[in-house]
Amino acid sequence: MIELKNLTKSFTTKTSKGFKSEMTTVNAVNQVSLECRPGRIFSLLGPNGAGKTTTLRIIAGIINPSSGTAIVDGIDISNGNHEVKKRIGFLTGSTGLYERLNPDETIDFFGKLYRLPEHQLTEQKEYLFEKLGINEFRKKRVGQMSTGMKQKVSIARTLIHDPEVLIFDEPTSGLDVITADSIIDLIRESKENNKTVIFSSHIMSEVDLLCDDLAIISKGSIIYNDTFENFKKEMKADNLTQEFINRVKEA
Ligand SMILES: Nc1ncnc2c1ncn2[C@@H]1O[C@H](COP(=O)(O)OP(=O)(O)OP(=O)(O)O)[C@@H](O)[C@H]1O
Repeated sequence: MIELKNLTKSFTTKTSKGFKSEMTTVNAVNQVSLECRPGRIFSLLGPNGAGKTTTLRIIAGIINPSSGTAIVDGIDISNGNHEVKKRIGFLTGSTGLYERLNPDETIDFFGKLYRLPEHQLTEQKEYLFEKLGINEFRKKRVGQMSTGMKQKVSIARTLIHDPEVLIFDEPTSGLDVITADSIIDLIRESKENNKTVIFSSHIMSEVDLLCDDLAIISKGSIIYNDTFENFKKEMKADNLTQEFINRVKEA
């Protein structure tokens, strides 16, 4: 379960104007409240720069909110970031892999970091390698792998400790449809295993395949938050992408 209440995150940056510089404050996330429940897939949909990654990074305990609360799997992230990290799997574009290791060595390394017992590590690794089609390149060095192969290994790394809460930041970004499909399949299976899943996207077709609950975020604020079923029922445009565009423009 993930519960966010009035979450706000401001960033202050220095901008140059001619010879002068001034400080500008942006509310990347503004009073965001939402709830993601176990056994359901929550999509956080929004255009570029809307605040999706910032929201997910707060949930994952990577950055602290300026105000508001985030409770993840029963733990207030402001009190126990470390505890939360064991219970979540966070996939982002910058999920790190070591170029010199192969997938086998990579997953063993991260499994040991989580102090997984040997048999549990082997069982979960074999399950993920099979599901994601990693077996055929499990001995190839990460440095010699394609973007899609690396993304698969990053996902295996994210899920090796079988976390209760899965946070995916644009999980299929840059992947071909076949690779994307195996990842979508794995996300669906996590839902069936009663995990709490939140993923960000700006691709409506992906949301259509996975989503149970939907929030649309624009300029840091939530402009829609309901079940995907209700979103489709209330739709005025003749397709989902156009409905998303209209809602963002009208907000
Ligand atoms: N570390 C930072 N310092 C300053 N501004 C930041 C920082 N991180 C994010 N921002 C700003 O916060 C806003 C939201 O960014 P965020 O990355 O959360 O958007 P996003 O919805 O994930 O976008 P995209 O779809 O392009 O990845 C943007 O205006 C961005 O420039």
